[in-house]
Amino acid sequence: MNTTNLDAIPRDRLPALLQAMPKAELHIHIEGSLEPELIFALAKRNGVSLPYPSVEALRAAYAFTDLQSFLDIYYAGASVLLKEEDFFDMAMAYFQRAKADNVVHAELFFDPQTHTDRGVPFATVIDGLVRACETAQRELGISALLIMCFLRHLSEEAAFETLEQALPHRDKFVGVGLDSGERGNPPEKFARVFARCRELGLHLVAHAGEEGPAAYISTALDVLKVERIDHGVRCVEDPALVKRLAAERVPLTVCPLSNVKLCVYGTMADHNLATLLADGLCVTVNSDDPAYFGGYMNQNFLETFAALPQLGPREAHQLAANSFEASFVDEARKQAWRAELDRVFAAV
Ligand code: HPA
Ligand SMILES: [Zn+2]
Repeated sequence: MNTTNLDAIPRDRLPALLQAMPKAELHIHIEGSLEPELIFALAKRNGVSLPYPSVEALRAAYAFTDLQSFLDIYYAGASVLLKEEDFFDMAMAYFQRAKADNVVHAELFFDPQTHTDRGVPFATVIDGLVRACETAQRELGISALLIMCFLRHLSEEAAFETLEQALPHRDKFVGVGLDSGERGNPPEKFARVFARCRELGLHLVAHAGEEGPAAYISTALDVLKVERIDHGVRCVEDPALVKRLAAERVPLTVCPLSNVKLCVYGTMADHNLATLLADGLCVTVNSDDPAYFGGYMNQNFLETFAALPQLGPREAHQLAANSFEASFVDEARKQAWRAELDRVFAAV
């Protein structure tokens, strides 16, 4: 579209535009979409006992002080997932919410070790998720890809074992990522397993620079050779790195509500998303663990734009376009989404 028109769009149209614009979500841990109501329903269905007496008591425990305080509850919540149907139901609930937010494409992280370490077979996890992805495409028109994450607080040997279990299912996921506690678990701890995944032709991403230092972003790029950085907001501590990220258009999958909930920033007004975008980085907006952090995609967009006055219609368009640019799909599909994005903006 003629992007000069973007500045003519009145600011009061912004909330409606943010909601209506098509967008891709590239940083969503599917286990982080488990709402307390579904946790309790699955606990009942599977005869799992929970350390919380009610949905309200569980929700009240969602007062996090840092990443680890969240991860402790997140892994406890995932303990209700036992059967293929559970993984299917969890992912379908996410896709329904994503549809309401005009998400046209989602790349879902899943944490197999969280489940296989409890005795749930790898096939149970991935087959439930794949069936949900196929159903989302067929019934909701949302395309979806799966990215398998290694838990970085565990060993590289454990990651290799997980990769071994995943190989018979190689065609069911498009990439690998690195998540869980970042501090003290630098990307280079997983150099060999990422090199192997690269040989296998998998896409590579990693969480870096959420709680960990900017140096972890550099080693994720240089040692692991990742294509996208998940979070990455602490890049600002290294100005040369910021220049590099902009020059190479390395996507950052930023999660604003997550960052505030996990105290990476005191308030949304302190967030650096607008600055990074103005510096020319390929910033995207994502929900991370929406059931735990106070909102899905549109809530992230709405709260971020409400708190940061530098963000207007031009930036909304750029963020949606960036999400398509950063996705792991072919150019033709990106082109079609961009055309739809332009149609929505032209109709304002
Ligand atoms: O935000 C996160 N950071 C790291 N690991 C995670 N696992 C789920 N969510 C997260
Ligand atoms: Zn994450």
